[in-house]
Amino acid sequence: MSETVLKLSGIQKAYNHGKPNEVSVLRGADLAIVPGEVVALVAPSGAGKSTLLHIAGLLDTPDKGQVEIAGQEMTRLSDRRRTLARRADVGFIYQFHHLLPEFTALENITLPQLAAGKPRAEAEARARELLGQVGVEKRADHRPAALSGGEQQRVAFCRALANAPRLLLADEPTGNLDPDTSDRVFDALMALVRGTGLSALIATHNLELAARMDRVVRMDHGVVA
Ligand SMILES: Nc1ncnc2c1ncn2[C@@H]1O[C@H](COP(=O)(O)OP(=O)(O)OP(=O)(O)O)[C@@H](O)[C@H]1O
Repeated sequence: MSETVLKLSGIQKAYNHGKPNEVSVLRGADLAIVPGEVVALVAPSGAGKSTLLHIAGLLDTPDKGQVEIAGQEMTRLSDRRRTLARRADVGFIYQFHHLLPEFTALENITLPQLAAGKPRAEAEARARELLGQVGVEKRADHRPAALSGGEQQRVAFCRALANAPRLLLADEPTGNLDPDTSDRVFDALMALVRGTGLSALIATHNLELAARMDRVVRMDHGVVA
């Protein structure tokens, strides 16, 4: 049994290697998140939050350093095994909802479960339960275009949690919403995360939201402080 859900050690990442425009974004970033812990990642624009989240979520690989999820070292896995680990272990939420426009809210949450091999009835029941938890069960049969911005994000949260990941990574999850909506949608996200005991790393510019998480970490000159 591992004591960390996510452990990043000595992560280095540069873009445009060897070119005049080379930019060294991460310079030995370390971060450990324990089960059930919700951590705010705060940094100025361009400091490398998205880069760190992509590496933590196995969407990108570091130039140096280790990424462990639930005690398993991921950087040396084949691309295929890393993709499987990502699908099983990690849920992502972005600033924009990225829901599939031609499918209903319910279908958007059901589809990733079907792809993971779950029977349809079970997948739909879980989708309805998640929609209920974030207060949009009455919108289950609406397509994303017929939902408000806050409702779209709530559905995106449900989709991210549909396959019960160990780790949730969120990049400015309420950054597109007006302040009032942002607060309420953030409450819904926290209730969902707390209800499942999930671990989360949530990048935000909003210091009030950050203060409501268990711990705040900051990025400065390519390291996490
Ligand atoms: N694919 C890429 N190629 C070249 N440079 C990149 C690439 N992706 C990011 N960068 C650069 O790396 C730095 C960090 O980018 P990143 O998106 O991780 O920052 P961020 O902290 O998430 O910023 P924001 O808060 O504005 O989203 C920036 O200077 C950016 O221009």
